[in-house]
Amino acid sequence: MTTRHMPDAVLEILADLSRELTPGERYTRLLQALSRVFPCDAAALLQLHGGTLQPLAIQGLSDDTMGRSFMVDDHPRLAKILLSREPVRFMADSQLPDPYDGLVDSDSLHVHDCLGASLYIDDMPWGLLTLDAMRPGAFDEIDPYDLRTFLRLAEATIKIVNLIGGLRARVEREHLVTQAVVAEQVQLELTGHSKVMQILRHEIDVVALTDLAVLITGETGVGKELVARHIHAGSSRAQSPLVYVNCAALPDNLVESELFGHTQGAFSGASQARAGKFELAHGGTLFLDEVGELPLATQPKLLRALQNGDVQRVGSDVQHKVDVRIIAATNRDLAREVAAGHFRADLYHRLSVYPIEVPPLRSRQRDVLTLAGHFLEMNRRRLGLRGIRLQSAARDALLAYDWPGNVRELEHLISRAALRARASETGISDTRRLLTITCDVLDLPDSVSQATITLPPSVPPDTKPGLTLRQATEMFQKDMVTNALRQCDGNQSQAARALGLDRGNLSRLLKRLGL
Ligand SMILES: Nc1ncnc2c1ncn2[C@@H]1O[C@H](COP(=O)(O)OP(=O)(O)OP(=O)(O)O)[C@@H](O)[C@H]1O
Repeated sequence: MTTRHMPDAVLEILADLSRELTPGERYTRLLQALSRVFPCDAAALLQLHGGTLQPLAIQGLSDDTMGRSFMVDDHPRLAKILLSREPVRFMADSQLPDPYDGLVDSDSLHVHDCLGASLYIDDMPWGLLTLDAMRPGAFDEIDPYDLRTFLRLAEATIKIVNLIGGLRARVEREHLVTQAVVAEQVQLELTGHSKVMQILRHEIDVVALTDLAVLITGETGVGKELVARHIHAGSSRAQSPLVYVNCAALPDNLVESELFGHTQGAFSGASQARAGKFELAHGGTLFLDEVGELPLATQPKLLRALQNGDVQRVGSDVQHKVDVRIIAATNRDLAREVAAGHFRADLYHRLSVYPIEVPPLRSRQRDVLTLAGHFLEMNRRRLGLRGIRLQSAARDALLAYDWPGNVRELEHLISRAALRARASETGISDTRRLLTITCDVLDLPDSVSQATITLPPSVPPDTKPGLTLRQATEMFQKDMVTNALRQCDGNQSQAARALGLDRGNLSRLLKRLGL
């Protein structure tokens, strides 16, 4: 009996199976080994998606091959390889057109020997491997046993990639669930006893039990996100992830891939395939915050996903079914946006099956002190204090204020006041401290400063000599934006309104100015 020797390249693939590599690295190393074991001028690994084959790794083919996809119906050679469980060879005189004609990096125009083999994972066709040579009869000497061995190794490599991908997705989903649970424990208290809050709680309870799409509207900082978290927590999906997307913070060119995912090589920078938020939210809830900022171009795709539950990764022809409940929020008047042609009417109706409006703080004055108490208690715990209370004049001041920034403004104001109060009392150990919040530490903006809050900076920018117009303009923009943000406590939605900009435009401007 003769003993066969494994080529080194095959041993390397076996070693790779237990190494930590990205899918792209695994596939490239597989092809490198392939072209060492079976000398060839070009090789490719293609994955089947519906009726299309997409290259995942290439050797000796022009780079743009990665961006192409090959419809099986248009390429009889590829169809023949796919249909056969045995390797298929195409000699120089084959009448079937070669899918790689013109793509092989070689001076010769035509491939003279071609070999292809289908790959099966769990008994299902997964894709294929191809080898091309310029020399006629180049593959005559290939030993069928070596080829079979290699193909089984290729299938094992693909299986490993799938298993790792599945595990990663599970870990990511579990992480999202954990985050959601932690967020619920820390922040899921919807404080307030006013009539409007009671009605809001009732609405949350009613809609949580259904799978209806909910559109939450209300001014900035009123608690829209908190309401969304309550709806999810009260629903049958509570044990699955609540996936958050801020539509205003997504750059226009990435919105689609963030929502729907992308395939490897779908665009420059897409070095690995990635699941979109829809897929991550499968079984759970997708919260589309600031949905009014979604670019018009992306709206039809979102509509299709909502209508059929079908999502398609960027760069792929395959549709995935997802089971996702949608909750959206906006501080815009979406009906008006529809009338102005900025938002699609059909999408608006899909999103607002059950509209919920969160009232501004000024219409639930009764809640101001309850909320202040809630935030004082949070700060007491965070700062490790024995107690913290409001002086009665400070209480009156809180009630008299108009709260343009709503609950978020109140929350930040109390946190700042607690810190100031602590700083003013030195020499007492933290555990014994009983702090009093006075009007002084509260430092509530008075009505005059409220009226001026949206004014642009009074000081003109420093127009240093030697600055170009562009540099001077940028300096001026930086000044205005920084001032607006400072005056709005860092709240971007409010600052955008003060500057007369869309929230999305402000996000982009901040990025451009490097702020
Ligand atoms: N009723 C409430 N009880 C306790 N905390 C609240 C309540 N409403 C809002 N908050 C708190 O106020 C802050 C702002 O709330 P949230 O982010 O939900 O507002 P939003 O309306 O989604 O804001 P934006 O319009 O900027 O997206 C959060 O820290 C939230 O926990």
